[in-house]
Amino acid sequence: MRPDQFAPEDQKHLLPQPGGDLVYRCLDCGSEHSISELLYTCPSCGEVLLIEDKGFDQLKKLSGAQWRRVFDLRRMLNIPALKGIFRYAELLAPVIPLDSVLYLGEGHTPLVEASDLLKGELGADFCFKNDGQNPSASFKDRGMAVALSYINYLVKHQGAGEILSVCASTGDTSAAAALYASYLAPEVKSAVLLPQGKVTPAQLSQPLGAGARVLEIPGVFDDCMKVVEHLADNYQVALLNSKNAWRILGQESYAYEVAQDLDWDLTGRVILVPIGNAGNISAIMSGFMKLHQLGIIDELPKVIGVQSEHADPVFRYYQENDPGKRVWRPVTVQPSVAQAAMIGNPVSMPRVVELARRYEAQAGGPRVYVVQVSEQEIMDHMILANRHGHVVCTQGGESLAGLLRAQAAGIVSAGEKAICDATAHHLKFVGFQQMYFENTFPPDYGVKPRPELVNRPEEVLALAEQEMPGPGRPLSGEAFAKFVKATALEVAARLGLEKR
Ligand SMILES: N[C@@H](CCOP(=O)(O)O)C(=O)O
Repeated sequence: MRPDQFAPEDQKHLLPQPGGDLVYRCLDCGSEHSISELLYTCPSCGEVLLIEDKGFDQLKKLSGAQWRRVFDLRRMLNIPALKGIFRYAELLAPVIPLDSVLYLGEGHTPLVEASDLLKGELGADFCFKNDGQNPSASFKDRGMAVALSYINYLVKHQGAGEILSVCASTGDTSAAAALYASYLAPEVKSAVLLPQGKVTPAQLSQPLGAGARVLEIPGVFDDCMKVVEHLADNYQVALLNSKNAWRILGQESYAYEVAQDLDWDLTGRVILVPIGNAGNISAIMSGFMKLHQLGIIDELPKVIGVQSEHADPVFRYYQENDPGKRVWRPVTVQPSVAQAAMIGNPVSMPRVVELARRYEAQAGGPRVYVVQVSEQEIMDHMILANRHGHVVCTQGGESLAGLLRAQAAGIVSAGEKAICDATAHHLKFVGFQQMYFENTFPPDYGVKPRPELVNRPEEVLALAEQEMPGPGRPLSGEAFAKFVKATALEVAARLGLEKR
C-alpha cells in the first residue's frame, strides 16, 4: 500500500522521521561520546560501548498499543527502506534518514513451528526462527544493515571519504560485511580476516564472490579478532564486528520480529540463542527491554544462551551463582561443529554482564541463563530437526540441544514454549553433516553418528547385462527404453514398491 491509502490518523506516524539523540555510552565508566565519528571502544577507558538514545523517553508519547499499530501497519507498505528491519527505525537508529537505508532483503525471517512428531519425540514445544533466510544466509545481515546504513549516511550526508571496512570472522560476519560493503562500492571497500582452515568452503566463497580482500591468518577467530582490534585502534578503518555498537542495534530487530510475529504476546515464551562473540544475545536482551519499556510487550521472555563444551567461557562464568564472585576467564577453544560460535574470548562479554543484570532488574527476577551442550548433542539435534522439515545449521542444532538441557535443568518448564535461533543457513555447514553421515569426524570433535540418523546416497549404477548412459554418451531408441525399464525395476525393488 501507499502511505496516502492509510487513514489520516494512521498516516501521522506511518513513516519514521529522522530523529533521536544517539550517543555512544561506555559500559564501564559511563562516559558519553558523540556518534559523529565511528568509535568501537571508549576513548576514556577502552571499554566496549553501546549506543543509547537519550531521547528514548520521547517515544513514550505513543502508548504501547499505538506503537504496535504503527509497526503492524508498516508491514503493508511497499517502501523498500521499510521492508526490512528499519520498520522499527525509531528503536534502531532513528538518526539514519530513509534515503540512506541499505536494504538487501534482510529481516522478517520466519518462525517455523516444529512438527507434532518432532515435538513428541523430544518432549518439547518449540519453533525455529530461521535467520539463515537472510541475504548472506545468517543473522549478521541484521547488524550489517544498520552499520552500513550508518556508513552510507556518513558518506552521503556527512562528507565521509572512502572507507575500508574490516572484520574478523568465523565465516558469517565476513559474508555479510563483504556483501553489504560491496553494495556501497566504490566509496566502501571491504577486507576480511579469516582463521585459515576454520571457515567452511561455502563461507569462504561468500566474501570472495563479493569482491572483498580475503586475508587468511593462522590461529583461531580470537587471534584474527585481536588483529582487527589493533587495526581499528591504529589505522583508518571501519570495524564491522559486533564490537561496533551499530551492529548491536541492527540485531535487536530479532527481538522485535519475534514479538511482532507472536502478536506482541510473549507470555510463557523462551528464547534460545547460541553465544559466540556474544553480540547477538546482547542485542536480543536490549531489544526486548526496549519493547517492554515502551509498553509494547507486557512480559520479558526468558533468554537462554547456549554454548558448546568446546567453547564455553560464558557458561563457565555464570556457573558461579553469586554475581560478586564471578570471574571472567577466556578459554582456549577446541574444534567445534558450531564453528560460528567457536570463540573463547567474546568481545561483547561486558555487554552480556551489564545487559543481563539490567534485564533481570527490569523483569523483577531471574530471566537470563546459559547452558552448555556437547558436540554430539549439537550434531544429533541438527540432523533430527532437518529430517523433520527444518533447515537448521549446526548453531540451530545447538539451540535445540540447549532447550533440552534447559528443560532437564528445570529452567524451562512444561507449558513454556521455546523459540530456537537457527542463526545461519544449513548449506553453509553441510561438511559437518557429511562427516556425520560418513563417520569421519576427527577424534577431537568427539562426535559419533547415531546409526538411525545416518543417510547415504545409494548408487544404481551398473545393472547386469544392461547398457547404461554416461556423460556425453546418452542412450537412444531401444537401448534407452530398456535402460528406463530395467532401472525402474531396480528402483522399485529397492523401495519395496507394489505393482499397480
Ligand atoms: N560468528 C562470528 C564471529 C564474529 O562475530 P561478530 O558478531 O562479532 O562479528 C562470525 O560469523 O564471524
